[in-house]
Amino acid sequence: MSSYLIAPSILSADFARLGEDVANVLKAGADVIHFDVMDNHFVPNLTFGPMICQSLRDYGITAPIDVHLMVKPVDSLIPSFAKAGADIITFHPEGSDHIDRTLQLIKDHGCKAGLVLNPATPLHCLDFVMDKLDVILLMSVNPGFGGQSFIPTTLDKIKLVREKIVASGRDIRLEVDGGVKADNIAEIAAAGADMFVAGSAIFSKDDYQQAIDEMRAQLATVKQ
Ligand SMILES: O=C(CO)[C@H](O)[C@H](O)COP(=O)(O)O
Ligand SMILES: [Fe+2]
Repeated sequence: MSSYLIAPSILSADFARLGEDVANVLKAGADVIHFDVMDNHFVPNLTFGPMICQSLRDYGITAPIDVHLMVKPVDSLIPSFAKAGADIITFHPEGSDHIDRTLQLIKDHGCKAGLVLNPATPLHCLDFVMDKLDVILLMSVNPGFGGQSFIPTTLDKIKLVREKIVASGRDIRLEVDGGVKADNIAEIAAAGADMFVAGSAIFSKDDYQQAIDEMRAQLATVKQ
C-alpha cells in the first residue's frame, strides 16, 4: 500500500484568516488540504465555492487540494473548481444523474476523480466505474458538519472497499472522512484506509504539529 496521507479539513479552520491557517497546517506536516463544499440542499449546511479555492492558490498554497463536493447537481461546479486549482474532486453518487459521465468530466478537466459514499450508501455503485476512480472516500459521519463522532460500522465498510481495490489491481486511494482522531486513526488504517481527513481533531488544537505528529505516531504502529 502507498504511504499514508493526512488531509486536514478546512471546515474547522479559522475562515477569517484562512490563508494563514492553511499555510500553518501545511507547515505542521499536513499532506493535502481537504475542502468541504456544501450547498444547503444536498446537505443542511452552506460553506464555500471555487472563489475561495482560487484565493488559497493566489495566497501561495501549492499543496494538493482535495475538493469534497456535497452538492446536487454536481456537474456545473466541476470546471470552475478545476480552474480554481483543485487537484482531486470527489462527489456523492446521489448528486449526479450520470456517475460515469461526471467522473469523466472531472478527468477531462485534469483532476483526479473520486466517489464519496455516505455511511448508509451501499458499495454497488462502485462496481462498474472502478477503472475511472482515483479515490474512494468513505464518510464515517453523515455529511454536513464537522466535529461528529466516527460511526464504528465504517470499519467493516473500509475492509470491503479495500478488498475491491485489491481485486481491481488499481492504485486507488481509500480516504475516510468524519470523526478521525489520533485515538482511532490506527484502527481505521488497519482496516485498509490510506488517506485520513481530520478537521476538528487538528484545527481545535493550539499546536497543529503536535496533533499531526500524534496521528503519524499512531499510523507508525500499523502493520502494513
Ligand atoms: O465532509 C465533512 C463533513 O461533511 C468533513 O470533511 C468532516 O466532517 C471533517 O470534520 P471532522 O474531522 O471534525 O469530523
Ligand atoms: Fe469532507
